[in-house]
This record gives sequence, C-alpha cells and structure tokens, in this order.
Amino acid sequence: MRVSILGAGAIAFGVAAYLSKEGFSPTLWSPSGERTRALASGEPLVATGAVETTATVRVAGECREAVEDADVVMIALPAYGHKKVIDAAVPYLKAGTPVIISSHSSFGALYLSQRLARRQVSLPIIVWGTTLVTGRQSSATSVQVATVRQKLDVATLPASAADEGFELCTKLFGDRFVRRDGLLAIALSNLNPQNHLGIALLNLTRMEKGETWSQGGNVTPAVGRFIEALDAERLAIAGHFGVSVRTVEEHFSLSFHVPMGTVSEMNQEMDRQGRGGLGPTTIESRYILEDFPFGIFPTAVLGKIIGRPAVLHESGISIMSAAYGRDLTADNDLLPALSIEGMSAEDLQSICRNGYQG
Ligand SMILES: NC(=O)C1=CN([C@@H]2O[C@H](COP(=O)(O)OP(=O)(O)OC[C@H]3O[C@@H](n4cnc5c(N)ncnc54)[C@H](OP(=O)(O)O)[C@@H]3O)[C@@H](O)[C@H]2O)C=CC1
Ligand SMILES: CC(C)(CO)C(=O)C(=O)O
Repeated sequence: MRVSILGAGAIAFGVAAYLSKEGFSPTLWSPSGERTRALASGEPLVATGAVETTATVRVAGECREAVEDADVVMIALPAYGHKKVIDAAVPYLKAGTPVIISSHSSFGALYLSQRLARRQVSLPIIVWGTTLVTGRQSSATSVQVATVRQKLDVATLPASAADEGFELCTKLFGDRFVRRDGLLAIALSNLNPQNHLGIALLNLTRMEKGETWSQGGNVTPAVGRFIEALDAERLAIAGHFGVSVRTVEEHFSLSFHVPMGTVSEMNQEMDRQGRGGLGPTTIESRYILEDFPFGIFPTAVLGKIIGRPAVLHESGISIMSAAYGRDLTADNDLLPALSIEGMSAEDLQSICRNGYQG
C-alpha cells in the first residue's frame, strides 16, 4: 500500500520508518524540499530506538506527486503548517482516498472537509488524538524514535466512515487503536497543549536562555499539579459534550510505558530511566507556537461555547501572549475559516459528525 506522508520532520520520518519496517512503501514530501534533500539523493532513512531500521524511502518533489499517487495520505507536521499543506493537497486529493491527520488539532479536519466540499470531493478523513511515535530528527536522514504508543485514539469525519478508518489504521499500524466518538472527542484528546503549557510556562526562562534541561525531570510536583488542573478543565468540557477521552495520567502511562501515578511521578520515573527527554532550548518552540494557538485556544473556545470558561487555559494564553508581546491566538489560521466561535454547541456537534457537504 502506498502511503504518502505530507511532512518530513521527526514524526514523518518515524512513521516512514515504521511503515517501511512493516513492509509498506511510504513516500515523504517536505513542503520546502529542504528536509528530504539527502533522502532524495539516495541516502537511506535510518531509525534508531523504539523503531530500528534502515530503509530507502521515496521522496516526492511536489505535493501533487505525493498525493495523486497515494492509496493513503497522512498529514504529519505541526499545526501551524496544516493550512498551507491542506491548501496544497486539496486540488489533487481523489474521492475515496483516505487522509489521516496525525495528532489532529484545532479542527484541521473541518478545514479539510470544507475545502474538499468546495471541490465536491468526498473522502474519509481519519483523525488521531496524538502521534504513533515520539522522537527527534537526529540528522537529515535519521530519526531517534523514543516510543511507539500502545494506544492511539481514532475517529473519522464523517463519523459514518468509522469502521473503514479503524480497519485501515489497524492494517497499517497494528492493533493499538481505540475508537472515539467522533471528531469532537479527538479535538479534545490531544494532550500536548496542556502538557506543554505547564512545561513551557513554568520553564520559560530555561527555554529563553537556551539551557539544556531535562523535560521529565522538571515536571516537579507543582508542574504536575498544574497540568492535572488543566486536564480537569479539558475533561469537564469533554463531559459536557458527552464524549469519552483519556485522562492525562492514562496518556502518560500508555504512551511512555510507565506505571500509573501522578503526572509528576510518571515524569520523574521516565527521567530516572533516562527517558525524560530534553526540554526546548528556545522560546520559538512548537510547545508554544503550535500548542497555544492550535491547542489551548480551541479548547478555550469550546469552554466558551458551552458556557463553562476554561479559566486556566484562558489565563495561560493571556500570560504567554504578554510574555511574547503579541496575541498568540492570532496565529491560528484555521479557525477563522470555520467560524466556530459563533456556533452553538449543537451545530458544532453536527458539523463534527457529518463534515461539510459539497
Ligand atoms: N516529535 C514528537 O515526539 C511529537 C510530536 N507531536 C506532534 O506531531 C506533529 C509533528 O511533529 P514533529 O515531526 O516533531 O515536528 P517537526 O518540527 O519535526 O516538523 C517539521 C516538518 O513540518 C514542516 N513545517 C514546519 N513549519 C511549517 C509551515 N509553516 N508550513 C508548512 N510546513 C511546515 C517542515 O517543513 P519542511 O520540510 O519544509 O522543513 C517539516 O516537514 C506536531 O503537531 C507535534 O506537536 C506530538 C507528540 C510527540
Ligand atoms: C516530548 C513529547 C513526547 C512529550 O512532551 C512531546 O509530546 C513532543 O515532543 O511534542
């Protein structure tokens, strides 16, 4: 099966390595072309850690080439690139060809559905609550994979494609998928924003000064409690919509293979095992530039829609925007096209179930 991955960062490399190892043939597309230059010249992709393989992967020079050829398309890059990449792909996507959005955030699936409806193209959009793997790109041709997650939440747009989406994901990536109740559940499942709000806000000076610091080791009890309080707001919103989502504690335990405990205890355990990872060394980090506009902000919008303001989410945005000297919510280039802020909870639930019709 030909899987074209739009993106060529750590996750795209990790997924390409995983698929190659499983006998599928992935194609990578780098929007600027920069990150696939060495692979395009014939060098193999080398993965180490939780996925160990050396593989030759195809590189597409243009988005059209990646998309037209594919049996499945996957978007695997930070949300601040989603609009650009979706706009590039939409003209070439074919009816029926599934599109997987890895670590869906900020209703990117609705944006894709809206653009496809304008072309009167109908296809299943498969959304994941987070990524299959975690890791870092270690060079232009290599990736260090830290973990392959045990469980991954999945849903589809429209919801009626759920069986097809679940079967496809299981065929490609194994028996690890947990079916969730539609796009809204997935939009509330991505936990990076809450984790990264706690980590980045409470370690901002380390990031700004470019220090080398242990991420897991610095999820101290106070940082852990803050993340748990943010999670309580997210869970309350999910509860109001009647959708079931994983707790932050379940997320850590299942993603990083540590026994259940408090958020701090689990991070400290990862750190003790040498798997705590390093925190960002710049404030120009996706922990802020992706997670605040595309994760924390949409969750705060959902809180407003249901009349239960997510006070810590809103405060986090205000404090970080003040620290940046600009309104971070303005970076979200997906929400304005969707006018979600003006919708009723019922209308939002309906569009998240059915998508846009051509
Ligand atoms: N890495 C991890 O462990 C985890 C990552 N995630 C999530 O997975 C997603 C991918 O993460 P990761 O692979 O680490 O990220 P990277 O920063 O490594 O992604 C780099 C890729 O994104 C592209 N990109 C960056 N900015 C833009 C833009 N403005 N427009 C178009 N494309 C852009 C780059 O394009 P180019 O090729 O042109 O340079 C490149 O292909 C993110 O949403 C992240 O939050 C979630 C959990 C863990
Ligand atoms: C490092 C990790 C796995 C945990 O914060 C992560 O979520 C990321 O890189 O985005």
